Amino acid sequence: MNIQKIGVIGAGQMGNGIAHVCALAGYDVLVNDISQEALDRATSQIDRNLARQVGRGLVTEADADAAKDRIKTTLTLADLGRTDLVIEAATERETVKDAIFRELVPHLKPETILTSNTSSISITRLASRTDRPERFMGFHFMNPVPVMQLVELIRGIATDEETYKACLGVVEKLGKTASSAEDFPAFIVNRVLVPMINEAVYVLYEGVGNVKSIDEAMKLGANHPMGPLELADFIGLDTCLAIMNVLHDGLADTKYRPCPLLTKYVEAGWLGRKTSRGFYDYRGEEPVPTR
Ligand SMILES: CC(=O)CC(=O)SCCNC(=O)CCNC(=O)[C@H](O)C(C)(C)COP(=O)(O)OP(=O)(O)OC[C@H]1O[C@@H](n2cnc3c(N)ncnc32)[C@H](O)[C@@H]1OP(=O)(O)O
Ligand SMILES: NC(=O)C1=CN([C@@H]2O[C@H](COP(=O)(O)OP(=O)(O)OC[C@H]3O[C@@H](n4cnc5c(N)ncnc54)[C@H](OP(=O)(O)O)[C@@H]3O)[C@@H](O)[C@H]2O)C=CC1
Repeated sequence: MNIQKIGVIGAGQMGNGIAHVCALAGYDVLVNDISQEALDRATSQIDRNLARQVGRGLVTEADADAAKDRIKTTLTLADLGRTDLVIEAATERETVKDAIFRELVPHLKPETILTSNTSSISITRLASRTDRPERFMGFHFMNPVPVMQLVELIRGIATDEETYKACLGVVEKLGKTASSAEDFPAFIVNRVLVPMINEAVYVLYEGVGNVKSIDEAMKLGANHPMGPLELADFIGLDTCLAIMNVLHDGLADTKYRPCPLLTKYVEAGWLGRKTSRGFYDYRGEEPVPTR
C-alpha cells in the first residue's frame, strides 16, 4: 500500500513529535485536536524542535522548512478521511479513543490503515469496535519521539499481514527501528518500565527515599538517563496511572496495584511537566522536588 498522507489525532506531546518525524520523512501530515490552543502549541513545539535539530546540524534549514510546510492542522476530525494512515495519539482513555474511532470511521477511505499510539490499551478491543479490525494496529512511539529509536508494532488478533508490512515500511522510512509485541496489557516497554516507575513512587510513599535521592540513586546506580520520578513527570502522571490501571485490570494481579500517592498527584492535577508540577515543581528556573 502506498502511504503518502498521514493523519495524527491528538496534538499533545506525542502527537506533535509524531507529526514532526513523519513530515521530516516526507509524508504530508494532517493533525487534529479538539482544541485550537493544543494545535497552536503543537505547531510552535515542532518549530522549536526543528530549529534545535537545525542548530545541531542534524537537519538542513531547507528540510526543516519543507517539513513545516507539509504539516497542516484541523479541528474537524472528518478531514482525516483523506489520509492513507491514521495514528491516534489522544489522551490515554479507552472511552476517548472509542469515541474518536466511532466518529472518524464513516469518513475513511476503505483502504486507510487505522492505528493507535496507545501505551497500554488492548489493540484487539479497540479494533473490534471499528469497521476494519484487519487494517488496525498498535503504532507505539516512545517519548521524545524525535529522539527515541524504537516504535513498538502491535498486531491485534485480526490484523492482516499487509497492514503490518505497510506500518513496518513507515517505521523504516522514519529511520526508526520496529519491535513487534503481542497484544497484552502495556505490550513490552511499558509492561517493564511503568511498574518500575510505580515502585519508585511506593519507595517515596513509604519514606525509603525522597524524590531527589530516588532519582539520583537510579541515575548513578543503574545508569538510567533520567530518574524514575523525573521520567514519570516527563511521561505524564495521568498516563502512568492509566497504564497501571490497565495492567491491574487486564492481568488481575495485585503486583500492578497503582501506588495511592501516584493517584493523589493525579487527583491534585499535578500531572508532571505538562502542568508544570508533579514530583518536581517546574515553575521556577530549576525543577524543585515536591517531596
Ligand atoms: C509511556 C510510553 O508509552 C512509552 C515511553 O515513551 S516511555 C519513555 C521512554 N523515554 C525515555 O525513557 C527517555 C529517557 N530520557 C532520555 O533518554 C534522555 O534524558 C533524553 C533523550 C530525553 C534527553 O537527553 P539529555 O542528554 O539529557 O538531554 P539533551 O542533551 O538536552 O538532549 C539529547 C537530545 O534529545 C533532544 N531532546 C531532548 N528533549 C527533547 C524533547 N522533549 N523533544 C524533542 N527532542 C528532545 C535534544 O534536542 C538532543 O538532541 P540532539 O542532540 O539531536 O540535538
Ligand atoms: N507521554 C508519553 O510518554 C507517551 C504517551 N503515549 C500515548 O500517546 C497518547 C497521547 O499521550 P500524550 O501526548 O502524552 O498526552 P497529552 O495529554 O500530552 O496529549 C493528548 C492530546 O489529545 C487531545 N485530545 C483529547 N481528546 C481528544 C479528542 N477527542 N480528539 C482529539 N484530540 C483529543 C488532548 O486535548 P486536551 O488537552 O484539550 O484534552 C491533548 O491535546 C496516549 O495514548 C499515551 O498513552 C505513548 C508513548 C509515550
